[in-house]
Amino acid sequence: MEGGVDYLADERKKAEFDVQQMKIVWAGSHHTFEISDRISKLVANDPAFSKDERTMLPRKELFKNTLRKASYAWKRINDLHLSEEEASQLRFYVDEPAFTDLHWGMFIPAIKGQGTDEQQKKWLPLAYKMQIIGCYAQTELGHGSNVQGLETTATFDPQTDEFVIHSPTLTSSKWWPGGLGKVSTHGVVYARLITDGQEHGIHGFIVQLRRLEDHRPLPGIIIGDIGMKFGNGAYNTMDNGVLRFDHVRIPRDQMLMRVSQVTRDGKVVQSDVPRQLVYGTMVYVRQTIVQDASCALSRAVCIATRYSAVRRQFGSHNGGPETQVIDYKTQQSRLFPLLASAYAFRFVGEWLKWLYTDVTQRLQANDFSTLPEAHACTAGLKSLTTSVTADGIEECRKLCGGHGYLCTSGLPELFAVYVPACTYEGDNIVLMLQVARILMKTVSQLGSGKLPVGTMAYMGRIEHLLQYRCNVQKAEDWLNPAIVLEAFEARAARMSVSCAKKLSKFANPEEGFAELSADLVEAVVAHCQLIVVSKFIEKLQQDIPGKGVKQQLKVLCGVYYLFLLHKHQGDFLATSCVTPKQASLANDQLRVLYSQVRPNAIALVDAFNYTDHFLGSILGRYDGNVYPKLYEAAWKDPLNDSVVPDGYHQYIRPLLKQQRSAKL
Ligand SMILES: CC/C=C\C/C=C\C/C=C\C/C=C\C/C=C\C/C=C\C=C\C(=O)SCCNC(=O)CCNC(=O)[C@H](O)C(C)(C)COP(=O)(O)OP(=O)(O)OC[C@H]1O[C@@H](n2cnc3c(N)ncnc32)[C@H](O)[C@@H]1OP(=O)(O)O
Ligand SMILES: Cc1cc2nc3c(=O)[nH]c(=O)nc-3n(C[C@H](O)[C@H](O)[C@H](O)COP(=O)(O)OP(=O)(O)OC[C@H]3O[C@@H](n4cnc5c(N)ncnc54)[C@H](O)[C@@H]3O)c2cc1C
Repeated sequence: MEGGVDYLADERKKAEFDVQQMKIVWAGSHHTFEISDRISKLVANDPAFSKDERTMLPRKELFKNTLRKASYAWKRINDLHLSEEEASQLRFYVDEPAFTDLHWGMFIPAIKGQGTDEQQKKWLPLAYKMQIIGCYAQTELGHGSNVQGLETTATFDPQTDEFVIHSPTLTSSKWWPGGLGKVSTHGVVYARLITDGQEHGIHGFIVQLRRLEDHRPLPGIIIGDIGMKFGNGAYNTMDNGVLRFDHVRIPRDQMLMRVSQVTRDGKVVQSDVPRQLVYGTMVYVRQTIVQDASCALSRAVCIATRYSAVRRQFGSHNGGPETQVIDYKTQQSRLFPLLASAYAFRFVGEWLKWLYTDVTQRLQANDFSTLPEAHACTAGLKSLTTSVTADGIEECRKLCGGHGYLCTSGLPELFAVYVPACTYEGDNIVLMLQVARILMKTVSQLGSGKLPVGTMAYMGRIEHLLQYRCNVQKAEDWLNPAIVLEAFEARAARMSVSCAKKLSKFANPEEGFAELSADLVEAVVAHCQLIVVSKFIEKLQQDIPGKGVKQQLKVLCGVYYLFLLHKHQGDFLATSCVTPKQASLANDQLRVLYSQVRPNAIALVDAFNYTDHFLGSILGRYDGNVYPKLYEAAWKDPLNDSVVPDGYHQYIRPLLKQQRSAKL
């Protein structure tokens, strides 16, 4: 803090809860708090990880700088003997998308999830030591969402006991894989398996792409970067790549063979593992993306909240200070639901991590029963949380007025880095439609004796939910979690049943599904919001120590669900889950909750425990010393290196001269 002055000190004094305890709730445990606190400071205090000028660097310099940081991070990880958890925290706080994200986040998980024990034994030690660097090469120029439509082929040659990997068309070029463009030595490449002239669906293959000696592409491989992406700096630190194969040969044992095996004589043997496990890496990453959503959203909210307390506009009385913009009800009604959503996504992410760990343990014991639930939850929640977060970051930019548009606010880069999360790992609409299929299947099986399980279990009470009438009579009734849960369950169930009824009128169900897809997506949103609300409420049933901490979380939970109720009141009214009077009472209660958040707002964002380095925002500085730092930063812009700009003599002077002579 400059000169030790904390411009937000008065705000911090207003807090009605134990911030230190809230930091632990946010981190998930004492253990994770300790690690994230220590590692974030380690990164922040190391000048080698400085983020200055990232948005101004030309692509080549930017990329080289990322390579430098990634290699230095790896050195620190080894020198300090960091655990896997600490190393992943270090990469997170370095906060620069890099090839290492795909190496650790997709290449290694793909081998772990789809490789046999033998394959894991061979490849994982090399990958763990970064003696090879890998990417996840699935998407092609012509096909991304439709994985079954991929065109790359892997044809078994029984003569040589090899697969021949080939890109038969331009559209079969691999296109997008991160880390592929300039760095990866290997990739898990997804291709159509062909043996003896027969097609056997999409499978993953470990393919070496570059020579380990000099990094040149192996024969038959064309490889490069796909070009600049949205925003300055941002995701351009990543070498998303293009890759073509011209009959590239790999040994048979480089097909990932946990799901199916190809024998020496070219027979395809299915193991008892479901074929959907080929999609397992995506399930894993979607789960991590839900956790990341709370990080990205909380970061934007932290910046907007601190700045809203610093910024003053209008309302000065007798020459006194103007009103802090955070005190405007409109500002609160835009900001506080995002603050509440950040907490909500944190808790649903925590739960999803648990679900995924549980599914993984079951898969290891050959119990595949919970795989559809894992697919539905990761697909639906990935879509919901990334869409809200991307929109939320943009809303935070607007909440910061003009200064939010400056790169030094940190918000433009955060938005540019974050927004592809709505597309990668499955386009959000495509994933919602996957959940819609599962919802419709669940509804169609009601009454068959097969009880819905997991997050669909509420559908088992369909008779009750179809008859449900909300009995809220006064605004405070909306603070009762049981009432809220039933209202959200009834809305989701009724929207699904309504879609199912409409679907049943179509002779061809696929035609019906396509025709009703927009309605189906709305039903899925209602279902996913119910999951988030219910996991927030479950969190509050736990023992949460610390003065006032649980109370603050109750307030945030109320803000989260009442805001949703208000925003989607059309759904609640159309399905007769609430009356117009009850919807209006919900909004009254929401306003009361906003005023309870207000004194705690700064402390609630302090609880994220973000360093100024990680936030990368002058508007979000911990000390609130915004104006002098904005002023200082402006002078660092290269345009201000000279008082008279380059180009003056060439372009400005002749222009001015011409104007003068025209006047004369
Ligand atoms: C300044 C800096 C600032 C800030 C930084 C801040 C934040 C950063 C934030 C976040 C970063 C975090 C992470 C980054 C991570 C990654 C980004 C980088 C990489 C991205 C990589 C990729 O995108 S990889 C490619 C991903 N591709 C996809 O997701 C494709 C989507 N398509 C599909 O999944 C499938 O094709 C489909 C599911 C849509 C359809 O498949 P199909 O086979 O046709 O299936 P169906 O016939 O419909 O269904 C068959 C049955 O299978 C079931 N199913 C489908 N999928 C799955 C599955 N995954 N698991 C289990 N089961 C599945 C389906 O339900 C059907 O079941 P039935 O019972 O009905 O038969
Ligand atoms: C930053 C970034 C990083 C990436 N990293 C990787 C990587 O490391 N490895 C990798 O393999 N891939 C990667 N990808 C690719 C990514 O996974 C795909 O772009 C993504 O799966 C979406 O597929 P698509 O591009 O084919 O979109 P499309 O499917 O072409 O989507 C275009 C539009 O069509 C709509 N649409 C498509 N199908 C349907 C349907 N059935 N019903 C209704 N609407 C539909 C979509 O909603 C969307 O509006 C990355 C992408 C990005 C942007």
